[in-house]
Amino acid sequence: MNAPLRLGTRASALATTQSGHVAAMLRERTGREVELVEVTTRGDVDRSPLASIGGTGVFVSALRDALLAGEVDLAVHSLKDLPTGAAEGIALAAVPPREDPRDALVARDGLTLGELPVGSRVGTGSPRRAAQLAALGLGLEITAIRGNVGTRIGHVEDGRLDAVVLAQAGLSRLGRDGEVTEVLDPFQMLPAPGQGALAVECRAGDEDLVALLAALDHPSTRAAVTAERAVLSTLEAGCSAPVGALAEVVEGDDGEELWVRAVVMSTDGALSVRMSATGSPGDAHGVGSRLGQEMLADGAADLMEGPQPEGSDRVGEQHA
Ligand SMILES: NCc1[nH]cc(CCC(=O)O)c1CC(=O)O
Repeated sequence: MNAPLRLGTRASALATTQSGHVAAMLRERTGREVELVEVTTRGDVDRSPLASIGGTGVFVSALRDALLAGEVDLAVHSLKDLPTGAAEGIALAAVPPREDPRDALVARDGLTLGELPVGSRVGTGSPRRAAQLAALGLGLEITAIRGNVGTRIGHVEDGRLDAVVLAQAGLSRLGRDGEVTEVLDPFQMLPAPGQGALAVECRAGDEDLVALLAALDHPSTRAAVTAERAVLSTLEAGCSAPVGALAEVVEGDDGEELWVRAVVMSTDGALSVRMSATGSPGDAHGVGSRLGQEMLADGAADLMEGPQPEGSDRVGEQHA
């Protein structure tokens, strides 16, 4: 009889929901018992801007420390929170099927973006979302916010904000997608690389577990997020502006094709470089990094990060 697998998770409602979902999949596909172990991270306790305590990486590194210390056997993260660099001794053992990767608007009175009057106050902590909202030219007043999903929706409920922008995936995992007033089309709002996907990590040396967790992997989701993260790491190496990227496996003339769209923007949304590429899902990393290189050559390298809204920090969804 095998001992139950210990699954490390952040304690937030979103994290425990995501982890519970992975635990259920694991029980179903492998017959193994799984127990959740809550790991408190500095990002959950400390309300100061995430930049000052190390970015979204603080959520991830506490779970990785617990893995390396042998306190847990596997850990579940929101994939978009994973830093792009490799982690010593850690394997990305599975990328389960992705939820809806798009961003969603939760606005007062059922309003859509286009219906929000000029001057409406829209909350987001993400430079990527702020820049893309500004680029729409709707005259919205974009306000920096932090906090969990419930807190952020609460700002609309209590009338302090007219709307907030959140990941659709988080809202549907929490059963709050009924509050979404518009799911934003990626033509207007490209999501963060990895948004809507989960990452299942374990110790790289734990070969039996690496093999077992492969049962949870979804190859086209893995290809998509691999391409998106390759765009991000290429752009991060060449500029500091916010990045959106979305890859999808689509049916092409010669079978499956990977279609990648990406944007990099000045923080005020005034300047952007937007490009797309297609390639083979088996070459996801190559497709994404070549796209990133092309974007750098096409001006992304000249996009400077402007002044940041109070309480926000750089790169992806550090605070979203
Ligand atoms: N930055 C926090 C974070 N990390 C993952 C999600 C949502 C779920 C996901 O994207 O998989 C969120 C909240 C949000 O952006 O609204």
